[in-house]
Amino acid sequence: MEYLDMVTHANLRMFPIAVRIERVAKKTVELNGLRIPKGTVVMAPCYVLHRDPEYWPEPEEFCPERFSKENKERKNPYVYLPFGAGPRNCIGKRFAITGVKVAMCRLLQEFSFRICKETQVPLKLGKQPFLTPSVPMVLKVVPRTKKVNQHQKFSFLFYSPLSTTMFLIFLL
Ligand code: HEM
Repeated sequence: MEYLDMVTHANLRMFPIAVRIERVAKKTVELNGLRIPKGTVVMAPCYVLHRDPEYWPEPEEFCPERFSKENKERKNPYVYLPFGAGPRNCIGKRFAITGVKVAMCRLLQEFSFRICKETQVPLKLGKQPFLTPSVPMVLKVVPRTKKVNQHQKFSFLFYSPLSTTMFLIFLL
């Protein structure tokens, strides 16, 4: 479960559903010489922060070890924001992570997932406000045991980690 947790976070680093989060300045402040007037919408670019080589060496590499217990403790919490930060962060964070892990365990017990000729490689991202693939992600699903032989291939018509989480939870 520890490694699955690391994989889930590595995935959310590379593909954060919310590519940015926003806040409204409650009062006028000055930060590093920059005056931010009251009422200004300030945006934190999660996607960009998650791929900043200053914080994530070789940012295009999918590397779960970045989220090992030791490495996680050394990280600046404000450069990894898949669930936002502060008092208005995602209320469903733990529920979502647990749901994804339970769903992955159940699916991987029964099936292997492989790329096939319909799989878009490399993956291209869409332009929607929430991060999505540009086309539905198609994978070949191979049963691990002979007794399960249906749905050899299906399309991931899910367009966001949130809808995927909810779908998988209902599926189980
Ligand atoms: C992988 C799945 C999910 C991701 C990546 C995600 C991500 C986020 C992000 C980035 C925010 C904005 C946080 C901020 O501005 O600091 C948010 C807010 C929120 N999320 Fe999620 N979320 C997920 C699943 C869920 C689930 C399953 C629920 C409910 C059961 C949920 C409920 C909420 C609510 C209510 C807010 C607004 C919180 C507030 O404004 O105080 N989320 N989520």
